[in-house]
Amino acid sequence: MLQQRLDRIRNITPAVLPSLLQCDFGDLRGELERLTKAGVEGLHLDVMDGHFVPNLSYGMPIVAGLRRWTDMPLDVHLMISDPAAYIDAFADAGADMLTFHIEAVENPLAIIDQIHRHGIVAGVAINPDTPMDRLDGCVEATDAVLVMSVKAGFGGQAFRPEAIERLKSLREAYPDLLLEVDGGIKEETIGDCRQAGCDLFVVGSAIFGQSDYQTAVSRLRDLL
Ligand SMILES: O=C(CO)[C@H](O)[C@H](O)COP(=O)(O)O
Repeated sequence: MLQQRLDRIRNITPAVLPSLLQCDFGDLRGELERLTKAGVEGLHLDVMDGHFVPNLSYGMPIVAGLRRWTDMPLDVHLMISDPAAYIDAFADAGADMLTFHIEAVENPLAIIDQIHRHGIVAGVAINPDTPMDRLDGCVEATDAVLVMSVKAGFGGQAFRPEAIERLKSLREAYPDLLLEVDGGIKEETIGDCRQAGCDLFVVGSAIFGQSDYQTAVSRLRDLL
């Protein structure tokens, strides 16, 4: 199952993943239909607990609800203080990829193992101010690294250009690692991230701030 999910995600790369943080939660089905029509091939779901980050978003019921209406890969970004306590529940809800923050855990290898036991793709996220050596010893065990190009917590922040060097150095050291970037990704920044070797591009405002998702998504994809 893990290999199938990993292959499926690899097969859609390079991919624009809309971040469901700034969407219309009063019309989630409509948003899903509009994104599907726009040619989106995967969704990024931002889970925030009001503790690891000073913002609250949503949890398992939204993941499970989306799972009922789409078979697109669901990439769940856990911006929460205690990922180990919720991984089993997000697996049951239908996540295909579960990404936790390196800053939130003491034993990343145990969390990666917990995710893999569910046959789910594992990702490790790192905030811009966290030294890269915090990832030492776990990159070999994980399937993906999510390089945050803003401090996790809110949409609509400015892209932090140091993310480019982080992507490049990870790509050079780990040619097969899935690389994802999140924060401030738009027409002006997506091309540089692709050139740095990134595979998955999380996009909030540059899709949900636009009236026509199809045009927004295809302009971003043209730059990949
Ligand atoms: O994880 C996130 C914030 O923590 C969001 O995915 C991200 O900020 C996307 O929004 P935008 O593209 O507007 O920056």
